[in-house]
Amino acid sequence: MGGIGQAFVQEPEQRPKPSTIEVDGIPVIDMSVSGTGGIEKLASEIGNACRKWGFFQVINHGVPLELRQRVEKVAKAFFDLPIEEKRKAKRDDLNFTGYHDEEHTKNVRDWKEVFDMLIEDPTFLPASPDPDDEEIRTYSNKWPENPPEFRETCQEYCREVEKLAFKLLELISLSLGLPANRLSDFFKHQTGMLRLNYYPPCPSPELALGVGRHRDGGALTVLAQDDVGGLQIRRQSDGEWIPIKPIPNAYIINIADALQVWSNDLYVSAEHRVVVNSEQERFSIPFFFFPSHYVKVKPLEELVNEQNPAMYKEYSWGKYYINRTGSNYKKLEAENLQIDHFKTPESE
Ligand SMILES: O=C(O)CCC(=O)C(=O)O
Ligand SMILES: [Fe+2]
Repeated sequence: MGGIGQAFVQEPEQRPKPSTIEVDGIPVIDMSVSGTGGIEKLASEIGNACRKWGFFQVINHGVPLELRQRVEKVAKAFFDLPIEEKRKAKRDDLNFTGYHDEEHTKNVRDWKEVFDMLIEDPTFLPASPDPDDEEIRTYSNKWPENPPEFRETCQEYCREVEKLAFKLLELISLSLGLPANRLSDFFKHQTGMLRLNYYPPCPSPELALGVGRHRDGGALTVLAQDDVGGLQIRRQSDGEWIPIKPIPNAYIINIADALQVWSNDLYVSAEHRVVVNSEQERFSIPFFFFPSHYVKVKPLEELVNEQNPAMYKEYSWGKYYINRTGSNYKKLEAENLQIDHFKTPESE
């Protein structure tokens, strides 16, 4: 199979096609605000992007460039280590943080290695997906010994990107016509994580994917990608896969499932995937912003009325997350839990 294992081979309809389309990409939004009405204008640009694409890029976002460069450097230094060294910080059955090189998306293995860390240490999550099980488990980060500055750099970076995530959450609330802090309380004990993604060159990029098509399960993702490119999103209008052009120092922001539900389908959690190439390695760093485990996710009351009935039934974020985490990393017979499973009859 062209030098890659069978586990990595995508079904023919999922394989990437050489792209010839030249398209206008997702909106690029300048977050520096000036003058009266600046915030409203910014919120409205964000709202439009969330409705049309569920994706946008931001510039002048406030995360120091020097810090981003430092985190990129420790990520590269870590993934350059020998595999035995990386596996010392490996994910295990009790703790899903750390290094992992066997992730599956939709049951096909992804051509990548990852390192996951929790933003809050410790993080509290349900012990099991069983709705009757009230036990809460405490998770802590696993850190590699090398490079020595790994832990401190990643922690510092998490704090800065978290500020940006809260700022975006406020702008998104405003864009929905709600008070800026409407969504903030859902994140008092946020359960999110920072992931370092490493996509090695792939001998058969036409057969495999770095990450198979998926939607992000949390609320919001703040992604740093390097200059190689490979991320593609599925356009709402025609289902075409659109490449997201790397813009130096920008962040890619995407609406994830909980925001689609809170907005009662006004905003979209768009499907995306990553294609790989045979020449260059690629790095990306998503910050996944997730609510507190006890948050019950459902369409916001202010957005529901007789003309706009609730499109989703309520679900517990913690139970949903644990259900998906338990299934995400293994090859399964069935598709893992998706928000579509909570659609109401009114939404049909
Ligand atoms: O590497 C990327 O550009 C995106 C990765 C991604 O979609 C994810 O980790 O959820
Ligand atoms: Fe993603």
